[in-house]
Amino acid sequence: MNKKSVKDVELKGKRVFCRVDFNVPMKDGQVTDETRIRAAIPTIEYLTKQGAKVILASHLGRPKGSVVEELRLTPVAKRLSELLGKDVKKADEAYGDSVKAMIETLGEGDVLLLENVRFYPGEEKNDSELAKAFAELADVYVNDAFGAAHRAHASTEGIAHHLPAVSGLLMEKELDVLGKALSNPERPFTAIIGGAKVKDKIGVIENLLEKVDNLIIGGGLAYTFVKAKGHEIGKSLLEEDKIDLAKTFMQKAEEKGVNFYMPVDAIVADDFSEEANIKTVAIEEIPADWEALDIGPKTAEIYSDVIQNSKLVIWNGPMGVFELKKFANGTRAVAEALAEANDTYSVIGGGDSAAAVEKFHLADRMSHISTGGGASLEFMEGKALPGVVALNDK
Ligand SMILES: Nc1ncnc2c1ncn2[C@@H]1O[C@H](COP(=O)(O)OP(=O)(O)O)[C@@H](O)[C@H]1O
Ligand SMILES: O=C(OP(=O)(O)O)[C@H](O)COP(=O)(O)O
Ligand SMILES: [Mg+2]
Repeated sequence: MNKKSVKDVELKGKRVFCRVDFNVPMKDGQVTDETRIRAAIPTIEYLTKQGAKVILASHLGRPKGSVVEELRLTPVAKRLSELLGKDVKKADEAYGDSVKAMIETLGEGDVLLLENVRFYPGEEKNDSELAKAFAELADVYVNDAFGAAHRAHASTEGIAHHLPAVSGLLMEKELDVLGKALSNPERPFTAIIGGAKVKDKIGVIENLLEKVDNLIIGGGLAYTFVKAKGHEIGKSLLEEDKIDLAKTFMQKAEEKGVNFYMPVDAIVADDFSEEANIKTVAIEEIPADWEALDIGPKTAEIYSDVIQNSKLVIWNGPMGVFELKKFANGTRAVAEALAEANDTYSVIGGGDSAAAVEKFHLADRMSHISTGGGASLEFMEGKALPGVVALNDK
């Protein structure tokens, strides 16, 4: 990588603003998957061992610029403290005088976690005043938040223009591993895209069609395509204004000779809950008042076959609402197919996809688990990641 890293700067006694991606799955105030916290530890420990005063910043969820009590980072600070085996201080804000006062008390090797940076409207707008307010807290900026590197926000991009700005060890490793897998991809090369961030992720398909041999669509993303085919999708997830785009992509896949797979059956539910009534239906037969919350067994079998016959698979986004037992089978089947495909290089990306693979105890059977979902997709498309571009060149 042509960007400076933590290894290229003097850190002793320095206040270091380190952006991490602690956007972890939570339930009832508890962290339910700590993959992203563990992934940031090498950088945090490197900084503390060098004698830096470590100021960590992250977003959690999408509070849209105001304080949402359930999205405070307090439970994350607690878990991080246990994993690091040392006290982690927690601020209730992300900048300003109260935070500066806390930073004054930090000794070399101490760690402070700031409050959710998305509690401030300036964060996602990449507001330069907020970026300066973050920069005032520190002497050096480190970006280790690969999972948020596709966002040009105040704490991922703006701040880098006001301080010496370098990458963390996770950021460096992610770019290196993904770069190697994609530079000369082994074929057949398959991308699997699912999950719930339809608006964010549907756009990547255009560029992916130039690169992959097989494109598999699942999860909440699938139903905009099912709708584009002219079928009823009931209450399933839909991005109304992306239907035409979905049609274009299906046409383009055909022109390019890319095999395009979408669900042939689905598990539908009359409620988004574990208590829901469910049934398996053909994809053309989703009942009007029901919601498709997982791919069906026939789809899972087809997808597993494609995986078995691929040499490189990049997977981002669960096939269904795997957090609920009734809707976990599709995601589990895909994860198992990847685990069993010994000749296949498998890259799983995304906070929730990584959590799913961890939940099924299959994480160590994957070639690489990336902390970035949207970020790894944009990287794979060949897009520059703003959080990386803003760092200092070597
Ligand atoms: N059919 C579906 N309907 C609604 N939500 C879904 C569906 N399939 C998957 N999901 C949800 O998608 C979420 C993850 O989406 P996303 O954040 O895009 O993935 P990742 O974090 O892996 O990048 C999960 O919480 C899961 O419950
Ligand atoms: O969880 C994340 O992405 P992912 O769901 O694609 O893995 C990142 O933290 C980015 O979050 P955002 O999509 O709300 O900007
Ligand atoms: Mg996610």
